[in-house]
Amino acid sequence: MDILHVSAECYPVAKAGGLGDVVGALPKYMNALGHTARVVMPMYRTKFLYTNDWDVVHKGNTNMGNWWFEFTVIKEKTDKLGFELYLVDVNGLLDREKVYGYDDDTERFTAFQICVLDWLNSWSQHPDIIHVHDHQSGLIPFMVKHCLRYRGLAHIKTVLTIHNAQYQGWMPWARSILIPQWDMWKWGMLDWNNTINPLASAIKCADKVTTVSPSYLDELKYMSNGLEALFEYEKGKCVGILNGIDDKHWDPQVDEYLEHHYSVSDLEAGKAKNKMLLCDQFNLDFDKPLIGFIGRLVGEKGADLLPQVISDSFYFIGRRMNFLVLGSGFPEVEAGLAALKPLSQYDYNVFVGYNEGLSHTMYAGLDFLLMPSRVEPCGLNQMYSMRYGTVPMVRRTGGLKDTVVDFGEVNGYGICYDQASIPDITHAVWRAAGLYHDKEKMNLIRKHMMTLDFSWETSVRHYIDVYESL
Ligand SMILES: Nc1ncnc2c1ncn2[C@@H]1O[C@H](COP(=O)(O)OP(=O)(O)O[C@H]2O[C@H](CO)[C@@H](O)[C@H](O)[C@H]2O)[C@@H](O)[C@H]1O
Repeated sequence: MDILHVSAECYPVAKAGGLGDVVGALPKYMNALGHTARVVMPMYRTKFLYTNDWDVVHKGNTNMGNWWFEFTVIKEKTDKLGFELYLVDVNGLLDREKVYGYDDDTERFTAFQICVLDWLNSWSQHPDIIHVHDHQSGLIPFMVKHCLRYRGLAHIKTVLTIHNAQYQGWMPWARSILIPQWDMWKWGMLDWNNTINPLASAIKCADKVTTVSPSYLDELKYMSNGLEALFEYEKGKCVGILNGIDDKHWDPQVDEYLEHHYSVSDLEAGKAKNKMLLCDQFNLDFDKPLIGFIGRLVGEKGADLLPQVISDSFYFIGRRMNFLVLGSGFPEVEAGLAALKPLSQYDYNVFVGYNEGLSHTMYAGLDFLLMPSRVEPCGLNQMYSMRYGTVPMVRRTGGLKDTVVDFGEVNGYGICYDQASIPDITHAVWRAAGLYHDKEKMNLIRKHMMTLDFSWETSVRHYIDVYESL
């Protein structure tokens, strides 16, 4: 099979969250099975761009509404990522430092999708599947089916993977002029609640829709930021496939970000060395359990609850544990976490920002990883933490429910709770503090987790089944 992934992120080229991790790994594992999977994404101004060599493979002229522009497609010369990587350059529009967060993101990602399809128009042999990810490439299934200038691509099957249905890329109908000329009577395939909704459009137009865990697919039918009825209606073509992790990259024995490597056989000593690094850097107490949080500081992740959970834990449970938070997001959450810093008694710290290296040291050095998510389509952090012998403390939702079993259950290994509420999370902190002091149990759990299989090998076969069904 010949598959073209279209995505806004791909690790290590550009990553803002879990989408980057998945698109950076999945194609590699598809190729290992003998398929040809490629990735095309916007050309941002990232380190990867400047430190690698590129060939120009296409130059084109196109238009978005009444704006005519030139674009270039470049390819990384060596295929070092395990797949062919293509970047679309639109001068001044895509070549920015960040992936998202600009006022003209609608124009940026619409232009990107137009360029991808214009470029595909020039291919002599088309891919079997165009696999789009989230709303930033969500107009493509509509465009290949209904835009006049892409008629030659209409036979290509399209698959949408939803990594996060909270963000849908809404654009007012006044912007419909951005989309290349299309059959007007198909307007309903773009619309949801009187707005152009690229994610809803992709759900309607793609031949298959996947979500990144089976439980998330169930949840979307009653909680999907306005798309509940659509998920119910389209359920026949939807399938939940649990993400894997790139266990060659996320491996505490070889992780390039770790100063101290370790495996199942020396995990206690290895984790202790990494914990010591964190405790030195962040003024924490090595003898107490270290509970961490890594991620976007937004409501979806339950990050707004963290300041109160931390204060309540110290107040009700006692200063029996450390907390270390890494993340950035809502200013009020960042401020709430920063406000706790002066109150630390060598048991709390926060790093506001994005730091890939620190996140790896945390997966290795933490004792527990807290994930009080309100919504978690799959969640990669809990799988990374388990691979590094760190006990996840998760709310039972979406992919967290599918991957973590409470240590109180048969063969369990994590700490689970039902509500993203301060009492439930604080209770989980209390359980973690207790578990930490049962050294024997703690080590058994760590060993068990490190041998669990969350690799892509299994998940990737489910994707191939989806393609083959088309
Ligand atoms: N401040 C920071 N510094 C360093 N690293 C940071 C960081 N903040 C986050 N990260 C990293 O970003 C990734 C986050 O992955 P998630 O799956 O938790 O989140 P996200 O919500 O972005 O992804 C969405 O897509 C993925 C992929 O499908 C789903 O798993 C998920 O549920 C869904 O919400 C991890 O690799 C994590 O270590």
